[in-house]
Amino acid sequence: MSLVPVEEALRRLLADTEPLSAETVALADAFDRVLAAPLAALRTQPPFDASAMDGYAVKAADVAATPTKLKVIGNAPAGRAFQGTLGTGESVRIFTGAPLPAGADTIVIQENARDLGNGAIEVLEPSLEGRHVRRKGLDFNAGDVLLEKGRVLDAAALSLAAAANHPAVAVVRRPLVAIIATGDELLPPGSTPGPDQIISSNAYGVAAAAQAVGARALDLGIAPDQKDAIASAVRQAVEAGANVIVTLGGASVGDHDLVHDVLTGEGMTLDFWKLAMRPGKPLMFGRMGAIRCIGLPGNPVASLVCSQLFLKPLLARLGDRPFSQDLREATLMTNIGANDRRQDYIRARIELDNHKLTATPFGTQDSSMLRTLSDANGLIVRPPHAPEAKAGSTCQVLMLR
Ligand SMILES: Nc1nc2c(c(=O)[nH]1)N[C@H]1C(S)=C(S)[C@@H](COP(=O)(O)OP(=O)(O)OC[C@H]3O[C@@H](n4cnc5c(N)ncnc54)[C@H](O)[C@@H]3O)O[C@H]1N2
Ligand code: MOO
Repeated sequence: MSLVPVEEALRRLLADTEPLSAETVALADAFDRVLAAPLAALRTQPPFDASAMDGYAVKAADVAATPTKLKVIGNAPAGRAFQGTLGTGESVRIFTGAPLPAGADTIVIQENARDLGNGAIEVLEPSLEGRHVRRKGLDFNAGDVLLEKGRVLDAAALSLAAAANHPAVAVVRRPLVAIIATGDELLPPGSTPGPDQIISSNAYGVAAAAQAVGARALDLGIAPDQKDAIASAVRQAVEAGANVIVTLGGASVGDHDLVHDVLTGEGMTLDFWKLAMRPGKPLMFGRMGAIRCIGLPGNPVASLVCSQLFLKPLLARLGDRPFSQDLREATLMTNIGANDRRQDYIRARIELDNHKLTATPFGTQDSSMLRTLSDANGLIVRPPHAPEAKAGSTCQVLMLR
């Protein structure tokens, strides 16, 4: 049986995938969302020439030679401009952020002035024209594009959008992933399992992988190995508006591996099934209209490695979020035998040694072993039919954290 190469599988999975439509969300809910359109300033900032310091607004010509005495004719706190116009020999007490009064052209900081009482000050140091004045539009002008489409809204972007007077922003909808675990042997964490049962773990890691690229995860629980039960969960996913349906387990060739039949029965057109990779060989992908269906293998490590390689890029594309695998070169620390036809993803500990990375694979790589996946911070990538690799040779690693 021919197995689909990993790169081809990813290409087919991403084919014709456009970002989801936009929705408007309040700025307070917009953290880590992706901007759906360029964001232009609705106003100019600062909207007036403003003082950058606490002190006195003066005419530079009046303070060219110091010390000198000036009259204080008014007050200008932030938010309340002085309404008059400064004449020669006059100043206005001013605070950071207040509009520069008409007639003034510089600020003397209060450290360089002495309050003489009775509405007079002595200026101790000269101040050149424009000193400590923030010009109107210093930050941005109305109409300037401040944030590009596709920008992931972080702290600075959110404050900037607010400063530009946007109470809400248009962002790309977050993809919804419905996750359906399958298997008679599974019980949720916290249960008291019978002798033949295990705890269902995959959904938690898969949901986390989805959330890591900005998607929403809907855990539809555990369906027993019965077509009706799986079909009913799939229908629930469709009704919930899932963009992606992920099934866990039941993807292989066993008598209880029903996922393929159920999904096709519910209208999925199969695109590919069974990849040249380890772990993750039974991965299945198809489309049910606009909904993408990914049948992840049941083995826990396979489900998470496939989430990293396929689910994350798909969700990132749907959410218009930048995503790339963190691939690096490292020095292999042990010998590895020649590879077969499946691209291998070997759990390894990647360490920095004298500015270079080293990769030490874990001895046992069974795809049921979550602990080694959790202990690993990278995967050594071995292409199909790679020859034996000796300790000291260079290998490619996919960093996980
Ligand atoms: N004759 C063959 N047998 C198998 C093949 C094959 O090619 N020929 N492929 C093997 C590979 S590779 C994998 S991976 C597994 C995956 O098979 P399924 O996707 O059908 O998964 P299940 O049989 O349902 O479960 C496998 C294993 O994983 C456990 N499991 C399932 N779901 C969960 C979950 N949500 N949380 C935790 N653990 C889960 C399940 O109990 C089994 O132990 O098939 C091989 N067999
Ligand atoms: O995906 Mo299976 O776990 O390749 O062994």
